[in-house]
Amino acid sequence: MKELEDRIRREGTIKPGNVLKVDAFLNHQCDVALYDAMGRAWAEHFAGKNITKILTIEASGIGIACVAARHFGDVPVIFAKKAQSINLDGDQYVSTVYSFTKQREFPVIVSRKYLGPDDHVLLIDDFLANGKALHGLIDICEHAGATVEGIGIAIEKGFQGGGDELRSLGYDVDSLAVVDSMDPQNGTIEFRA
Ligand SMILES: O=P(O)(O)OC[C@H]1O[C@H](OP(=O)(O)OP(=O)(O)O)[C@H](O)[C@@H]1O
Ligand SMILES: O=c1[nH]c(=O)c2nc[nH]c2[nH]1
Repeated sequence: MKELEDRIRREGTIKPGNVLKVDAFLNHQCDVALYDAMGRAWAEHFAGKNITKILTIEASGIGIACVAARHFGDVPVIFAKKAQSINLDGDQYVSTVYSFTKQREFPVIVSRKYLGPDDHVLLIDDFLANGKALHGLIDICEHAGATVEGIGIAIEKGFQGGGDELRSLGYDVDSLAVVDSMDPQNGTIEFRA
């Protein structure tokens, strides 16, 4: 998606440790018009699929998934929680993910009442790097007996391999910008054609 690639080129910065900082528009300050264009792009890609729920993971996926839902008939958006809370009750699906930016493991929790075997799920997230977050969400869907219809990602860092691994497992991964390489020395970013 050219608009997203242009924003990354203009406003993204490269940090040590393979971190692309895009918090000016994607995952701290939020450009809602850009989110809307991203939702439209995923709706075109996944047209014809009967999506009943969108599933994401806190924190950065939430806003993006909610705006995307407007393009999928306002289906409910569930976000997996990364901590137990007195606000979580009843039976839960639980998995574990290693957080890329926080560099530690978190539980991933979804209440059983919001996901079940009749659901056809679109997974949405802001970043795909090593694929840990998505494997946690896929695990939750497997526990629930739900069908993963596809995966919509804003920025995939292709050189970290998580996206291609998921594609090789048969998942339909639609990443709107795939970074093939980024050089922290001179600030250059190459996108997959
Ligand atoms: O493919 P992966 O290697 O799993 O990396 C991608 C994940 O990393 C980030 O989550 P993180 O927990 O780092 O931050 P967040 O709380 O801002 O969502 C991002 O939001 C994705 O969920
Ligand atoms: O802001 C972010 N930049 C990244 O490079 C990244 N990788 C996973 N999650 C990420 N979040």
